[in-house]
Amino acid sequence: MTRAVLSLGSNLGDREQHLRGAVAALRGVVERCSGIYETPPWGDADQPSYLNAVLLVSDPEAEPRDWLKRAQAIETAAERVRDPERRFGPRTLDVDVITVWDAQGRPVLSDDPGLTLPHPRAYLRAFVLRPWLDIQPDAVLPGHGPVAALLATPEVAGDLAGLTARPDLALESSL
Ligand SMILES: Nc1ncnc2c1ncn2[C@@H]1O[C@H](COP(=O)(O)OP(=O)(O)OP(=O)(O)O)[C@@H](O)[C@H]1O
Ligand SMILES: Nc1nc2c(c(=O)[nH]1)N=C(CO)CN2
Repeated sequence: MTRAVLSLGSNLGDREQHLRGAVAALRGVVERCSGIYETPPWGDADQPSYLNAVLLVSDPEAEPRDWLKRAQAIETAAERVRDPERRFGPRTLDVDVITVWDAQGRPVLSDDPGLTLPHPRAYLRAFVLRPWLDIQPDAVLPGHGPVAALLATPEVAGDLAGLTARPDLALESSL
């Protein structure tokens, strides 16, 4: 039994449909969906803005690595193409595993480059942290502290101001 926080992002093609497709693919294991946010590109400025959201998922059968396998299968289904020249470049769909808890509710920690937990850049990303607060107002990013406090750090607070909630879009109806 594991629970996980997954982040979704899309900035190519039908962005909303890509996020909806991810939620539909995870039907049966999604506990909560955040709102959808319009977010400026992070890490590589020369690309369109993203739609981002976060999901809380749980599965009695899933091992931590199963969440990465599911995430990658969902990206592949969205015909994501990797550009080796642009690490943080545009994409139809990105599904990242932000954190995982074991059956006892303890965070799973890993420094394996194939699956690093928690996600090594999550603490810097307003586009992950802000939607996460929607679904877990007391969220804590293991090793980094409360998500609400991370959003107030200088590195993140500037980016937070650039996020726009998109209440006209919602993911629950994809479940
Ligand atoms: N927590 C994690 N979530 C997703 N991928 C991870 C994680 N930890 C390690 N990885 C590895 O990172 C590799 C690159 O993933 P990906 O192409 O999705 O990166 P990216 O989306 O471009 O960058 P970022 O991970 O910073 O969002 C994957 O092959 C995967 O094995
Ligand atoms: N706003 C935003 N920027 C990004 C995103 C994302 O999902 N949202 N994903 C990236 C992949 O590493 C790089 N930059």
